[in-house]
Amino acid sequence: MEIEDIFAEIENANSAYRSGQPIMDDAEYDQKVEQAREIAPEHPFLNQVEPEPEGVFSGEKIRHKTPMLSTKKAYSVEEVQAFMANVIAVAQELGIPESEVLFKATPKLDGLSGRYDGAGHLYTRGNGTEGQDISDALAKGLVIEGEHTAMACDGEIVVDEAYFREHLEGQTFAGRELKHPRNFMVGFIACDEMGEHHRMAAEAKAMRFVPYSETGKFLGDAGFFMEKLPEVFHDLRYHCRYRTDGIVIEVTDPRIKAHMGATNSFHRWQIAYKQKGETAEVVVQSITWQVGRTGRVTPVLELDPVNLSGATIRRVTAHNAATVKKDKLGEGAVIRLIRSGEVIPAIEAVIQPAETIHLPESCPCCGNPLQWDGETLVCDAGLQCQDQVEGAMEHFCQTLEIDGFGPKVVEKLVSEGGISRYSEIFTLSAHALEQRGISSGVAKNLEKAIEKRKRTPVDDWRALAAFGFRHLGRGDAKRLLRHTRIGGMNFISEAFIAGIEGFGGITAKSIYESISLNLDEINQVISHLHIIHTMDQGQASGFVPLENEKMVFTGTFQSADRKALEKQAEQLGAKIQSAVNASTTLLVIGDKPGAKKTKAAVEFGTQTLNETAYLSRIQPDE
Ligand SMILES: NC(=O)c1ccc[n+]([C@@H]2O[C@H](COP(=O)([O-])OP(=O)(O)OC[C@H]3O[C@@H](n4cnc5c(N)ncnc54)[C@H](O)[C@@H]3O)[C@@H](O)[C@H]2O)c1
Ligand SMILES: [Zn+2]
Repeated sequence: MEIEDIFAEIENANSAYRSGQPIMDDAEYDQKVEQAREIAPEHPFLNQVEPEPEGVFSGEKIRHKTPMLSTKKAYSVEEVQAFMANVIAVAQELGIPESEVLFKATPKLDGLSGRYDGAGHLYTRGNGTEGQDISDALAKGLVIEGEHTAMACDGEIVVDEAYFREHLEGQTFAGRELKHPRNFMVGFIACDEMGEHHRMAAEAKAMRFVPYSETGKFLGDAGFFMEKLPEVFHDLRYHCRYRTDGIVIEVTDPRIKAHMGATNSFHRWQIAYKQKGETAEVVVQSITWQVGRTGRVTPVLELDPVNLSGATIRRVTAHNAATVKKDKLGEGAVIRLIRSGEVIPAIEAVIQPAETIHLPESCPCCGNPLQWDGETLVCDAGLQCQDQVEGAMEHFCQTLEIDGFGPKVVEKLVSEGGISRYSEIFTLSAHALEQRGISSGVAKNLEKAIEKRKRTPVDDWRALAAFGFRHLGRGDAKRLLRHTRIGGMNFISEAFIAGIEGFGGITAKSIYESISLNLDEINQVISHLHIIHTMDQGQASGFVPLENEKMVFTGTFQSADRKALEKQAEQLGAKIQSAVNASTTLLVIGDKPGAKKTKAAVEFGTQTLNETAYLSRIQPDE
């Protein structure tokens, strides 16, 4: 991989993470960052506060009076010791004796950083220098913890862990299983209209802004911490009401702090201490082979249950059949598991191999003989293999953000309901769903989710990636759709794809074959969707119909939610305002418009358009 590709991957993961939709786990992310740091320590991404991406929060941008920084990380006691030694050296330069140098340790809350101004305003960290106004979260029910609501302070926006465990963990929102409270919190802060689950959490006072001064703490000198670090670590983290990913240690003396200062990304007087992971040795009971949506057959080791950093682990993936063969995994093998924080456990080492190993010869789902593809066994029965159909359907709904189509629902629809094509999903009414064995309450919600998908604009690359073709994930779908419209798939050739930077000959062939085989289905699916075309956006096509417009939308609209229309307008070059003022250039008027806005438009002589006129204005001439 080229260095820029590595950073593109990291930046992409960072944006996803800060939008509340992470695409990799933290340990994997941290590992990639540390690897990148070895190759290119001077890279700008590594020397800044990891930014929140544009478009997640809608509040106004503000410049922070003092920067809000990230933390430098230490993964071992030695690194903490080196940090303290450095602080003490600075103290001595300043004439402060070592015995007077105190450190404070607090739990490192794993949420969203925020800054409160002591007067009702709350801001995000943003890129460290500029944040966004999220004060409306307080009106939504975000509680400020502690007595000091009249004081300016930095803190973390978090969800009460007990509430999260009981009411939210593992539920599906926006097509994704909710695994981390942070993702729920980002949704809560970012939404314009609260969902039922947001409202309930707010009512239970589970959504909180916790000033760092309000958490538990330990105070002591370097000697104390060097002796007690493991206990301090354990105590702060396990007695905290919120999820944590380490502890933060800082020197308390303001003179030392001022002298040490900060880099672009962290304060030199502070360090975060994290642990890499807890390990345990465990015996393998058996192997289950699971068939995924692409036909890959993955071995999952069933284990004697073991407790690892607070969770009971019963299974772990062994990646592929070649690993099973090479590492001799099977009944009776002893392996060492590792799990850091809340991350999925992984095999760290094989302590004792199994006496015999067994690889399946036929598909555990459909019985088709298995083939080797590199290190993996695959079932090539495609849509004849039920597990593959179910996996593909789930992936389709998840990628298109159609809520509620989890494994259980999909299994019913495929095995009992006879659904085998993606496009059939869009034709399902609540009644039709009930006839296929779905309970009436669930069916109603599914119908709503389907209708919402049809009504709300969706990026073309999301629609294409939903098909789950090999070599055509989200990034590559986007790359392809910069050069063609999704409705024009009938006309592309293998050579056309190969001519696009980033696709080689083999990839082009594979993509071309998948697309030609599924042309009908692709066209069927997009006929149900309201597509936003990548080609129409910004520089790619040069078509920026709303460049320099300062726009306001008012009322309700037929073609899509107001929010979606605003987002689309932004992508087409407009700046969206919340009220009409002298600078506004365009007001789009839907049903039941706001009287204040229309009146202001008359006053300022602002141009107005109704929905139809507006839609034709943004249509590219073809
Ligand atoms: N999974 C992913 O794809 C992905 C992507 C990006 C980042 N991440 C995670 O985020 C980390 C980096 O993010 P970051 O820079 O926002 O955070 P960080 O882990 O470097 O920590 C800095 C932040 O900790 C917070 N904090 C919590 N408790 C604190 C306390 N008691 N005192 C002071 N500050 C406290 C502050 O908000 C501060 O901004 C990575 O190490 C990674 O684990 C994951
Ligand atoms: Zn099969």
